[in-house]
Amino acid sequence: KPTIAILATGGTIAGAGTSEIKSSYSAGAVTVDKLLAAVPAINDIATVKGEQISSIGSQEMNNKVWLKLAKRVNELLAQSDIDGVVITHGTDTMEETAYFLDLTVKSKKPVVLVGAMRSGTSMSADGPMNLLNAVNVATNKDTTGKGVVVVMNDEIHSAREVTKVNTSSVNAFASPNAGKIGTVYYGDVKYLMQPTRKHTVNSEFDISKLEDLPRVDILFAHPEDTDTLVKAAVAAGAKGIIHAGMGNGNPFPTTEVALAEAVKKGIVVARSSRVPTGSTTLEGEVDDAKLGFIAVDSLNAQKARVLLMLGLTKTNDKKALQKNVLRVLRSYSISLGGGVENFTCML
Ligand SMILES: NC(=O)C[C@H](N)C(=O)O
Repeated sequence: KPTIAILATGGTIAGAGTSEIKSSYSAGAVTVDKLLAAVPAINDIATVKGEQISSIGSQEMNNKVWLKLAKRVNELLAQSDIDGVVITHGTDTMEETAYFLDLTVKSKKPVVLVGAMRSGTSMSADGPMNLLNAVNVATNKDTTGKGVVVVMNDEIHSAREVTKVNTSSVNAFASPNAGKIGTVYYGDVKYLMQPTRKHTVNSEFDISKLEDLPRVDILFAHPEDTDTLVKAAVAAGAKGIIHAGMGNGNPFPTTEVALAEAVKKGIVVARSSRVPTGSTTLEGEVDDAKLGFIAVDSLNAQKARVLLMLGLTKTNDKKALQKNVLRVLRSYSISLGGGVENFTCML
């Protein structure tokens, strides 16, 4: 039997409430041992070793837990007696943690994130089946080399593409630009597609010595937007700003001026979109070359933030920051293949 490390971080999958027919509960209330004890069928397919990393709702996710988790996953996967890792996680920020690990884990072994939309004390709780499915995905040889994956509601999604698309339904995850990469039905794993973007062993980010990550803020565009939040981000010491613009990443004119000012101060401004599908491309209606902005391809704003935070760890030289980060991010897209070579953008 393969050996799978189960790292628990909290979330609704570890949540408990007082009524099985009410929506209120506390996230992260149940320990990893109790989570595993609720699904004894797991022991038929794997030897599992549980570890508690944190006990938080994933809306509390932060740099400290991300770094602790990534370092521990790297440590475990370097051991010859560990075949894969399953991470139980809240669903609110699961996509960001999955992408962070996709860019920082240095192993081809399976890394699977799993959560639940109904707490363990709820009627028809989805956590136990999701967990059983996640362990099956982690023990499946076809998961090797696919990068970090998310298992929810009988579906397997790649970390770069997956996003939360529903606030309350058990069918809360989708990969709007690419589709799910596989299915897992009562533990039966079937892959449909292979992720092609850079991930895990091919990613060049090294977090092994990091204690924190650079600050990157997300600003959400709208008609009558002002320069206030851009100025607040600059004053708060943001090293990067992700602008979730209208349409193809368009800022309101006042905001565009403020963002261009921020670039002059050495802050990296990346244009994303508030639109849930499609890519934000360079040189649409915005003169990126003149204003010094970069564009994030098909990453949503929250994932672009993760990538820019990691991109900014590549240099400490404030003056060279913009130039170097642009170079780092450009080198990513150039080596991607798959028709995106000409973008000057992030992967
Ligand atoms: N379904 C969930 O897990 C939601 C919860 N707020 C969390 O992200 O931890």
